[in-house]
Amino acid sequence: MLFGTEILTTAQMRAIESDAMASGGVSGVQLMQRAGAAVAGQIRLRWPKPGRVTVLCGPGNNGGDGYVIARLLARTDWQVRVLGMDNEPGPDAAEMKRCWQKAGPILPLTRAELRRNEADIYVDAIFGTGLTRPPVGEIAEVLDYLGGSDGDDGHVRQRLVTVDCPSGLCMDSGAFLGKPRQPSADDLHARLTITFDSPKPGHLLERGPACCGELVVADIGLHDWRVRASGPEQDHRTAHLTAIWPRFRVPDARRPAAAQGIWAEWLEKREGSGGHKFSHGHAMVLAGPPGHGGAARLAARAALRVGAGLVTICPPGAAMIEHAGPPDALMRRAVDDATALSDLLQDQRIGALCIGPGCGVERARELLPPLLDSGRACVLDADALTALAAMGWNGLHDRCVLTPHGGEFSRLFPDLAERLAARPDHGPALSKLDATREAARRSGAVVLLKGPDTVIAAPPRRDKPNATGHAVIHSAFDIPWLATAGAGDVLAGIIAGLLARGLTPLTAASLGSFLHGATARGIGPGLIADDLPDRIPGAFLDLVP
Ligand SMILES: NC(=O)C1=CN([C@@H]2O[C@H](COP(=O)(O)OP(=O)(O)OC[C@H]3O[C@@H](n4cnc5c(N)ncnc54)[C@H](OP(=O)(O)O)[C@@H]3O)[C@@H](O)[C@H]2O)[C@H](O)CC1
Ligand SMILES: [K+]
Repeated sequence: MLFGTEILTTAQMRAIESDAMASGGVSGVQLMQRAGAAVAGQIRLRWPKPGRVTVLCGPGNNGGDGYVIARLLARTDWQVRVLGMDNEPGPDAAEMKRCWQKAGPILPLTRAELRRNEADIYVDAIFGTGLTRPPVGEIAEVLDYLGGSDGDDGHVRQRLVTVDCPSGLCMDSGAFLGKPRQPSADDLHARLTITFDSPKPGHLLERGPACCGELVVADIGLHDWRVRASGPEQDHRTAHLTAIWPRFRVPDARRPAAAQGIWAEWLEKREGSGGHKFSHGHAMVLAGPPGHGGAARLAARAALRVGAGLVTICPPGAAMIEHAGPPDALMRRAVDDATALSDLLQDQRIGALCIGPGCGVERARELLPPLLDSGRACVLDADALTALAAMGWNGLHDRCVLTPHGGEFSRLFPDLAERLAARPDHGPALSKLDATREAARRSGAVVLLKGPDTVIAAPPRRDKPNATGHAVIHSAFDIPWLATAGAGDVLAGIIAGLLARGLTPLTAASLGSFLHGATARGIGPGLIADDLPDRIPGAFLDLVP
């Protein structure tokens, strides 16, 4: 499965870079020149009239990129000031530093020097993938100034271009090293970030999306080595990570494939399964006691809309009356207790279940054992997750999809949640991606941890228990209006519907998350959860290549 854009951890990026250089096909200096040229090109594209630029160069190769940028901008009539460090960087950056010194001086990288002359653009080339610890001393002061904590009302932010990432941001987690995980007024916010080859998890997680500004992914010619690194013999090194994020610019060749991949996967199931409604799957949504039916109905309606052939809502008999209204396509069947559910599940045509939305914790606790025993594909959401936290992992399997929000995740995996909330003091910091993957490994189920940076992780394959499972990040950072009551119930229903259609749990959860977001994008602010299911067909149509 690959839809969306591949993302690489910093370790994978470094490995691919070393492979490329070891092959003799490209040198470190060439890569640095291409990286610097990509950034200079983006600056000239956005600011066609040359002005004043201050380039801040750190101690390593990120700084090396900065010296290339300075040289290229100076050649095109920009007034360039370079602030750098008095150190001897690695050979590639050292060469680029020497090249710059033929064109201009290097002033000390201090806040006093930075403030001395105002610029139209500031280029942050201080730290990139090599950040290992929180910035301190003079560099921390420079970064604080760029972040706007100097009482300058954030004026620098609109003019800040960052190379690879805002310095101080851990590119594997999206957390700022040494700072609390919560947003802070002095976080470094860029207008534009240019990264190389592929996005990294930190661009999509936690503070990354807000602080990177617009993200451009520049091609620096590593494609062949990236592809080779994802071959089967390299499984241990590439952890199969995909991003679904409509906002970043990836090299054009990789974009259409993303949309087509999603559509093709949906259509393949539809066409491959024949014309009968049962061949498009039967999903069941277990509803709760009287007065709590709305959440389950939202889920059921969404399951119908994603193309499940049949959907049955199953409240206890006492609550049946409140499910009498539309949609008429929905079937109703009372399920009073665990025995009734076991009996019903004798029908092998029921392909997937959704339990949790409005179900009630006690009822979920009663119904979970027969549901899990049946081995059916299922979505466990809301009350079912609370029930699960008390029951443990027994019975979970790799056809289960758990869809916790942050609070439910901390009830299920308190130690992971605690580590995730802690201030990171070294890089790479534990990321939401790491935590979700670990949760999938422990539970043996697919885990979808909701948020503006939703992470979906599959457990390791049975034949490779020590390998890392595939994971997907779906960025919904641009649709804050999706955080509304009932939206999670719709998502659970979408995933159940896709599971009933026969999609694998990871694909159903990833595609479900994408469709949910795409539908919300099409509605806009003011959205309520009731709007979502009926707008799903429009989101599907947008996927048609
Ligand atoms: N992706 C690519 O193919 C290319 C990337 N390029 C650019 O290179 C950087 C990564 O360069 P690297 O030299 O590995 O790392 P940095 O420049 O980010 O950091 C430099 C060194 O700084 C030290 N360090 C780490 N944290 C701190 C800190 N808090 N304070 C002071 N110093 C710190 C660390 O060295 P230590 O030995 O001291 O730990 C770093 O090594 C990448 O981001 C791209 O911009 C290439 O130019 C092109 C190809
Ligand atoms: K940087």
